[in-house]
Amino acid sequence: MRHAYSVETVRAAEAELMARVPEGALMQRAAAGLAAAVAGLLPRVYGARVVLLVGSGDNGGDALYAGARLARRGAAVAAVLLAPDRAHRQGLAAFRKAGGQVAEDPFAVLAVADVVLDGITGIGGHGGLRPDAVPVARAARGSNAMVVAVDLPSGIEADTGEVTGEALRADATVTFGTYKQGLLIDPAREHTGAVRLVDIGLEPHLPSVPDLEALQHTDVAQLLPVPAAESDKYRRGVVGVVAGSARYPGAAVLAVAGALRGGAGAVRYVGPAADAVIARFPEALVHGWPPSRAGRVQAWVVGPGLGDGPGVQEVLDTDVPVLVDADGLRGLDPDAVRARKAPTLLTPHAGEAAALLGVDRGEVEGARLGTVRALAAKYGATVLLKGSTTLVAGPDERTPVRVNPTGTSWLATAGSGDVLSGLAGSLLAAGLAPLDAASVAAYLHGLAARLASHDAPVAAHDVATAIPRAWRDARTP
Ligand SMILES: NC(=O)C1=CN([C@@H]2O[C@H](COP(=O)(O)OP(=O)(O)OC[C@H]3O[C@@H](n4cnc5c(N)ncnc54)[C@H](OP(=O)(O)O)[C@@H]3O)[C@@H](O)[C@H]2O)[C@@H](O)CC1
Ligand SMILES: [K+]
Repeated sequence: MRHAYSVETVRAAEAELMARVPEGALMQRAAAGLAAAVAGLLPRVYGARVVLLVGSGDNGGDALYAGARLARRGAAVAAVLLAPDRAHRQGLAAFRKAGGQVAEDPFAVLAVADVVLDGITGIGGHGGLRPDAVPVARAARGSNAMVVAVDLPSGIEADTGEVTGEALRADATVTFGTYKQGLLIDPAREHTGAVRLVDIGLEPHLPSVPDLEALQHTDVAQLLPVPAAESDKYRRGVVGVVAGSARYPGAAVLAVAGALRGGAGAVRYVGPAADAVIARFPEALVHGWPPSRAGRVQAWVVGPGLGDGPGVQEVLDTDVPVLVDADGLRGLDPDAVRARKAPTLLTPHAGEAAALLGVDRGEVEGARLGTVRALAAKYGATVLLKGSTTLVAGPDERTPVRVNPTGTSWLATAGSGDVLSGLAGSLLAAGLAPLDAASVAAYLHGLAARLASHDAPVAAHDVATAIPRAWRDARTP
């Protein structure tokens, strides 16, 4: 599991650790890790042209000490001081002593730089880059240099992943001690490039329960349902799908396609697209209306392509886990969901989430973490908010939110959400808890899209077909 923490938690852990080590030791650890990472990105350090963007806080101090280390190894290092009177004093002295130069003309040094270290702001920054930093940041981005963010790209909100103003786009980020939440959540995550974590000894001082977590292959492998020798289809779980309409029969086919590959022992389909479903998937069990007469079902999926058709209330009235997606979410009554005894999982995209909360879509896209938490609280349900960094929150606010690390923009394609809801419903039927079912489904779905796409367009049914490959891939150590 990859863990991320809020700034408040990071600061508390740092304070604890700082009280135990000599003054300045942490910054030295950070700077040493940063300099080593930058050296690893350069063909050679000797003669490389390095530019530091130095703000007024300790983030600039990290950059200056790392710059001093690179200068001692023969790099030509220039520092652009954005607040010359407030630059980290000891860091600047060490930098000068090592042969570093303070740049008179930022644009001249940036034009010929090989690498730029962004030390404008770290976890102490708020509200996007300030006006004086904007032209410098743009010049860095517009040069041929590789941009390496120190701790995090300046201008992003470390806690939420929001980008409220201008922020630097880095090619790589070297972060210290632990991941900050914003590094894993869009839109900020789009600014980080590859993120490398430098150990500064913070780990033992962080709480064991993180604020945000991301599944990794080994976590998924442990959560995937594996049939036992004596399993039959009922023990493996039966998932019911209520989806599709005369207008959108394809949504039903795609939801069933996802469900068939999610680990449940059987898939029942109830709705107007039975002919289309059975034509494509003879292994699906199709039933007439209503869902309550379909036989044994351990979890229901309702909503994809449903249009105005019935089904939502019928499955909410059951006492098994229910996943509500797409059209099923329209006007969904919080009280009806809160009244359920069995778990409910909602899987909105940004537009649906905005409608459920009565806010603008832009507000959801800019503040994804707050949105998923607010929806989970409003409905007393587990909520999977789709997007390039899909988030999953449980109804208990003490449970860490999960962020999916396998997303790809190729997944923004018609029908891909239908596959995801079938897959997640199938995992629910197989017995996974809603948070696990949702986050494992998002993980496999993203991985399947990557495997199927190879950086080329991919259709939703290709994603469904690649789920078994993703499943095997996750289980391969
Ligand atoms: N603590 C530790 O143990 C360790 C910490 N470490 C490092 O310290 C970093 C945190 O340092 P920090 O707390 O000094 O804050 P930091 O991120 O440099 O920025 C705050 C400064 O920027 C300013 N400012 C604010 N917003 C701004 C904006 N939009 N645009 C421009 N300026 C803005 C604000 O000044 P203001 O003008 O608001 O008074 C303030 O002076 C952390 O990310 C890590 O890199 C590592 O060495 C490991 C050990
Ligand atoms: K930074």
